[in-house]
Amino acid sequence: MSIHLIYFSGTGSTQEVVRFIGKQWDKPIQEYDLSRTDFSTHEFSHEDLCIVGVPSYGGRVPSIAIERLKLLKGNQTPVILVVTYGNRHYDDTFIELKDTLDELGFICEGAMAVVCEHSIVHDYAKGRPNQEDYQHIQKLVETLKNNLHPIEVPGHRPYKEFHGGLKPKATSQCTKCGLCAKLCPVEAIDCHHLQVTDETKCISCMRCVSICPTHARVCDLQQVEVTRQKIQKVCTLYKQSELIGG
Ligand SMILES: Cc1cc2nc3c(=O)[nH]c(=O)nc-3n(C[C@H](O)[C@H](O)[C@H](O)COP(=O)(O)O)c2cc1C
Repeated sequence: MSIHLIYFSGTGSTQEVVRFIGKQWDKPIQEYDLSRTDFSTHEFSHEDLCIVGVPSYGGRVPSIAIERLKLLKGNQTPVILVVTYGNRHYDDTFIELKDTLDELGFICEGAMAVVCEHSIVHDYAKGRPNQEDYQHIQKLVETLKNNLHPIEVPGHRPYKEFHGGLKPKATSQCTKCGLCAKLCPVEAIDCHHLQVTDETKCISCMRCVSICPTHARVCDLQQVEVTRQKIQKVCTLYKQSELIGG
């Protein structure tokens, strides 16, 4: 049996968490990065185990992740869902992800919600998952490994609406190195006009903000502050990563 890690990760938390979870099986691992623009088709057998990880964006699966997941085909392939979120809530992310994978021939046999530092409002869940979280996640994975079976997951249909988030802009610190254009999951930054972000393409994943070597891509600070205040109450309550469904 091989473990197949399939993930979308704007700023790296989901990738790190999914890799940690995958390692707990001690089996050969293959990775498929849904944030790559050259993501292509793959087919899996019922003997494979897939671990699909996404961050929650507005309580939904990032739309580009859904689009690229549709290039996959399962054959009664067991799948574990991993949703990372910034300590607010995951709302309909699990049900949207499961509905999508069901359609593609996968069988959802486990699910886990993992609290990670909020990739827009970094004060929330700062530094998480930390060492303590990883010890907890390791225990959750042990439970999951011994108990894989078809599950239902929480959420509502129709899914919560998400109309997009903050769009980062370039500042005068930009050295025109082009890394942001190269790594943008949706080609929203033109490599010949690095100062300009195509806001119709940008999915607010914060990849460009997190990877810029000179910290030249930033969100409007006032808008971040508005978001921070809007979700403050729910985000400052301590939450633990958890197994989902039954
Ligand atoms: C556009 C956007 C929307 C987000 N929406 C939510 C949300 O609805 N609930 C929540 O708890 N966290 C939310 N977050 C925080 C991310 O889900 C969280 O930081 C996640 O771990 C980021 O994963 P990544 O590092 O793999 O991109 C959002 C982040 C972004 C960029």
